[in-house]
Amino acid sequence: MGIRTAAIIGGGSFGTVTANILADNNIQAIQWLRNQDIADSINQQHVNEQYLPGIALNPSLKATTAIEEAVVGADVIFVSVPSKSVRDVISGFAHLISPQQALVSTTKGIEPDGFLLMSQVIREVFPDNPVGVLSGPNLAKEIARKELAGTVIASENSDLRRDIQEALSCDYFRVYASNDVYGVELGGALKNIYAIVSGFVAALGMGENTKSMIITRSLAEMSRFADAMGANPLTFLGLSGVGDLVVTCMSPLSRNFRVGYAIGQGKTLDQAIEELGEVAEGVNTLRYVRAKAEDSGIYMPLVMGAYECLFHGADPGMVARGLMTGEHASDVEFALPKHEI
Ligand SMILES: NC(=O)c1ccc[n+]([C@@H]2O[C@H](COP(=O)([O-])OP(=O)(O)OC[C@H]3O[C@@H](n4cnc5c(N)ncnc54)[C@H](O)[C@@H]3O)[C@@H](O)[C@H]2O)c1
Ligand SMILES: O=P(O)(O)OC[C@H](O)CO
Repeated sequence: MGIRTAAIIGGGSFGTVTANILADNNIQAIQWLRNQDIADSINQQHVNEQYLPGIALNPSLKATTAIEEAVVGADVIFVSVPSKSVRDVISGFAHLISPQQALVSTTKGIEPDGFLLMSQVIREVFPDNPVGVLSGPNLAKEIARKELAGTVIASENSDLRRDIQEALSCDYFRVYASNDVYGVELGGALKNIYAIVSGFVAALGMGENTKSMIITRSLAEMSRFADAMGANPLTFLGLSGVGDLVVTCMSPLSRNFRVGYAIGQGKTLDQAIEELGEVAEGVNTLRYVRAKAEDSGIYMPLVMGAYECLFHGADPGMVARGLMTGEHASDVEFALPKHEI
């Protein structure tokens, strides 16, 4: 049937960029946000100066602070608020939604109670609706400049996968599909932790070999965690895994990288978060993954080291150095038969 109308929940950088692509693709897109001044400036000046300064938005994109104006009758609702607000925000409009309306999360985080990913939270609130996840190497500020990027739509619903591919694909944005919702979403949440570690390494002026080792061992650690959680670590070889890990670990545009960089420079976590002024999901994700790894006995030296630096003031240099003395692990352990490693 295709998507003709879309609501985008959240007025931040990724919500705005998603809404703008939809508007560019002639979909009637309405963005819901809380701040009336930002809504007015999207409607009148066609800019979101707080989150995407200097970017001209499509004039057909509308913004509203009235949730019913956005969600009632929308073919698809993109959820793009920070993970700690997702359940409250979606529960607030659940009474306005009918079962054929689809919901797609772009939020890369974890709800601590039950260790739920965002599509699982959405599924609890909307048990009868089509649900999907959009995740990939998607720095909003680059996409806003229409630099080429790819992403993944993951859903068990093949109609929704196809509809989202059609709705978001354009000459600067390519949408691949997956039916491994959990694997795609878990990769997007976990990589934020390792972007923080990569920020330490960059701030400390460590070498290119060190950076490469950190990224590759991050993938090994993420895969070990995925395996223990019953997920398929092979999904991490795609854009939502390796792709997003690499961009977030290498780019100063990444907020998680910037938090790590600030801590590597000797700032406190509070200072780093205050300077950022935007969400860095990896901070809370680190808390929850570290607790899960401890409870489940999963070997995650980078997570444990990063946790000590963020929350107990340990030396950020020791996270990379810790790899040199840690328990010996295999290189690509999830792909090898267990008896060989
Ligand atoms: N920015 C990116 O490059 C990017 C790319 C892909 C995915 N994401 C993910 O998208 C999610 C949102 O990120 P973002 O970059 O848009 O964040 P952001 O910090 O730019 O903006 C978050 C927005 O959510 C709003 N918000 C927060 N709590 C709210 C609440 N309770 N009710 C209503 N609005 C609320 C804020 O006011 C703000 O407008 C995150 O999980 C992030 O990991 C971001
Ligand atoms: O700015 P970050 O660190 O939240 O990363 C943004 C996106 O997740 C990159 O794909």
